[in-house]
Amino acid sequence: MSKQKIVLIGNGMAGVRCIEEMLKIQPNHFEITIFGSEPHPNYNRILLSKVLQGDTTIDDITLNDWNWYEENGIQLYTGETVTHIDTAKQVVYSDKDREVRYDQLILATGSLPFILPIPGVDKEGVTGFRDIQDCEKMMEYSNKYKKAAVIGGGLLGLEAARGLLDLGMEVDVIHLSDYLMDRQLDSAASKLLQKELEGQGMNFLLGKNTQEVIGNTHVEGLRFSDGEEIKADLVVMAVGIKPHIQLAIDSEIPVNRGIIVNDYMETNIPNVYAVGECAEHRGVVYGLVAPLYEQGKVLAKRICGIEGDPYEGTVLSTQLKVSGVDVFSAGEIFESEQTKTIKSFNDWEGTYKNILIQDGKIIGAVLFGDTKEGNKLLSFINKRADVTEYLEAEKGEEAGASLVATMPNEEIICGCNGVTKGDIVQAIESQGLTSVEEVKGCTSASRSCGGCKSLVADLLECTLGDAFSKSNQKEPICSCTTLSRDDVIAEIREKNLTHTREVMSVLGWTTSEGCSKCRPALNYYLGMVNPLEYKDERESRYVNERLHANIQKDGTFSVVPRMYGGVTNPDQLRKIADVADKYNVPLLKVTGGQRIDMFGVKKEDLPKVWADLDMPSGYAYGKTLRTVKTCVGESFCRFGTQDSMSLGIALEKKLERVGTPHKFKMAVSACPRNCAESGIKDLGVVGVDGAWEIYVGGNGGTHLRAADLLCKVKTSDEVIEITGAYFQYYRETAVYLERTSVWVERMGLDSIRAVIEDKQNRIELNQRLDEALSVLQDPWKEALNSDRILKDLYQSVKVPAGVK
Ligand SMILES: Cc1cc2nc3c(=O)[nH]c(=O)nc-3n(C[C@H](O)[C@H](O)[C@H](O)COP(=O)(O)OP(=O)(O)OC[C@H]3O[C@@H](n4cnc5c(N)ncnc54)[C@H](O)[C@@H]3O)c2cc1C
Ligand SMILES: NC(=O)c1ccc[n+]([C@@H]2O[C@H](COP(=O)([O-])OP(=O)(O)OC[C@H]3O[C@@H](n4cnc5c(N)ncnc54)[C@H](O)[C@@H]3O)[C@@H](O)[C@H]2O)c1
Ligand code: SF4
Ligand code: FES
Repeated sequence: MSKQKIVLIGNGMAGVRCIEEMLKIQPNHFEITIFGSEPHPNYNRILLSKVLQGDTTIDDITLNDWNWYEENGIQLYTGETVTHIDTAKQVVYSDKDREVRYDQLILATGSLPFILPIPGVDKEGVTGFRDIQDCEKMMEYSNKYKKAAVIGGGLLGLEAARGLLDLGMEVDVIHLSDYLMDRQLDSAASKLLQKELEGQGMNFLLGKNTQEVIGNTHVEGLRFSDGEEIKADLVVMAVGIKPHIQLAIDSEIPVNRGIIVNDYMETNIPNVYAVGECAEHRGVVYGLVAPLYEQGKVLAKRICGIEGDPYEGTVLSTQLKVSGVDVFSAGEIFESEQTKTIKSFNDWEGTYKNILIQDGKIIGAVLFGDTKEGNKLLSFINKRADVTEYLEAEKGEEAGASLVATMPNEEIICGCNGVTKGDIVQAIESQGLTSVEEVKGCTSASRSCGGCKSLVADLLECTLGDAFSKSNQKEPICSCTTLSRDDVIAEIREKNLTHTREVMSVLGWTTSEGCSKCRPALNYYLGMVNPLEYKDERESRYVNERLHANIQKDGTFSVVPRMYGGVTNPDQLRKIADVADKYNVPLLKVTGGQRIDMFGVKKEDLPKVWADLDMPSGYAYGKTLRTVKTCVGESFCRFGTQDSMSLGIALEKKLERVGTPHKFKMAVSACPRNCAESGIKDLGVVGVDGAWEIYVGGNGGTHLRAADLLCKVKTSDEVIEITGAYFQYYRETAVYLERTSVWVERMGLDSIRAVIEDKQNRIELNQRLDEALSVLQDPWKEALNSDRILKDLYQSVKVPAGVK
């Protein structure tokens, strides 16, 4: 029997999910062609917010890579747009003059960002936030410009604003209403959200109507209807979306706001269907993936000729993806004369809950600050549960039962993918799954926004009991492989692999070159496993590490020489001052790690600056020990009983240069007043009466974490020995790019302590560390001594005679 010809227009989340569902039902039944205007394979659009916020990379958000299309015999045309459909002849035509005949046609053309129809929107520097190109544009602008304005304080606008702040821009959010996320939150939650985001650095202009984008060819600012103006170098429009339906209109497929479909996603043209944001079902056009995936499932069954339930619409729930802010909303959110509420507000903890009830049934909910209950409430809303059922469930939790344990099997765990507790438990039990990644592979739970990952982990724990270990979760190191960090390291050791390319080829990477996530990680793992023989692959490193200086937004570099323990002397200061004068360094800044940062150095001047300074590199750019901050201690301070500076200097001299999974910061304070801030460092030492306390896993950055007490010892030698062992244990067991604050939580402080407490372990860890340290030299000196490095990286810089 000849295969049915399926054409999908739109290589996005909804359409491709529908194809996946079809392939699950009838794997060898179709000849599939997919057209996508974007030049990429299908990717997770939702995670663009996380890319902008620096939590993931574009390489890592691919949902189905090129191989997937090939393996499933799908003909994919990317960067190609369908321009016309002849529904009588059943043929589609593309902008590359291609004609493809279909038996069944799926339209999944998604949406376009809504661009306000005001003067000046065509100026350079105005963008929507919809695809990879928009995301890259914003990242590029953040390198050149300072001020961003985001129009629209909805989900998209706030996620974009958070990303732009993370990229170092100043951000104004302009919103039409007086309340942020006015479509998803009540006024109380909205005000709490505003306060929280203001604390993160966002500036809000509420109740503002933008009238014009001002500037010449490039945007310079915005003018509002009240006459006020603000400055902006980048304007992001996030005021909603409009279904992408021009193709349907041109091809005479009936539309209203979207392409009109019935409960089986059929248009009224034979063999033509629509799913996703371009479709209008019972008068509703959806803009979140959960309903689109439900639609895809219904349509897949229809095309496969299987009797299935109709699509009857979806109760929407949303969650904002901004770190440090938990907001959830579902169903009806506005109170009326017919509604009653269960409301609670905890000012101290910053939590708010408002559950809306009508005729004794739960119809909507808004949560702020603590959203753990979100999915449970969504299930109650979906089935219009009686409020007494909710109150009973709450009592169970108060009695100590875990949230997932008390959930009924039909409760949704993953809202995006419609996966219930029962589905996941069944998959865990029948297929022996032990990790969140495996559950994701089998059930799709956590495959979209990732907001349900912790619930999936809880469910694994509750189903497997002691057999489940949170610290043993296997995540592939990137989308080029299914192997986890542990698998890869075990294979490197067992097969004696020595190059990144060799690892990729022997371990069956799906890409021959790897990606920006796995290349630096493999380079680190190979060096860690075999420090004496491995030759560091410079090209696998991030740009700052390749050039041994931090690139700045204007393309110049910053140079930070080492100042052990934050201690300096007139000779060093004189040299820095002379170099700053000679190379016109525009800014000298004392860093938080107690040394001096020279900003604005041109790339070609870097080697000359290093030569003139003749000081070791401070590795301010590296995944390695950065600084050991010290307090003045017993030398001068009247409270100090120990020599914090000498200990800090000794630690810095011992550990400098060797690579770690992520940057590593230390501090030594000579008394509990803690002037060197030892409590927020990767490893911090605090002097107490006749002893030193060692704290670990602290972090003073975005995710603030107080360090935990690892142990208390008597002498500085013991501190050095324990620190060496701890440092090496982190090197050997952490995932590349995992800060110690995350590592400590993943491994568990007790298990780390058990390793470090063992004397033999400490000796062996320090021996392996010493081995790794033995082959390292100062990278600035190394560059100055190599004509090839100077030529390749710094464009044949002439270094003054006599400095090599
Ligand atoms: C930054 C961001 C964050 C988001 N976060 C969330 C979230 O947390 N949770 C959530 O549920 N939703 C979120 N969304 C919304 C979610 O991404 C969309 O609902 C979903 O991607 C829509 O899927 P779709 O397949 O209908 O459309 P799309 O994913 O837009 O795919 C449509 C594709 O069709 C292509 N196309 C259009 N016309 C043609 C043509 N004529 N020929 C060929 N190709 C064509 C387009 O180029 C596009 O690639 C977010 C969206 C964005 C932009
Ligand atoms: N976390 C998530 O679930 C998430 C994240 C990002 C995007 N999305 C989806 O992407 C789509 C687009 O998101 P969105 O936030 O643009 O849409 P939206 O419709 O949810 O919000 C747009 C906001 O812009 C405001 N607005 C309208 N006109 C304005 C004007 N002239 N000036 C200032 N503000 C104005 C509206 O009041 C509204 O709150 C939606 O479907 C959304 O659900 C979801
Ligand atoms: S931490 Fe204690 S010893 Fe060190 S400077 Fe502060 S007060 Fe003095
Ligand atoms: S809730 Fe979004 S992936 Fe599960």
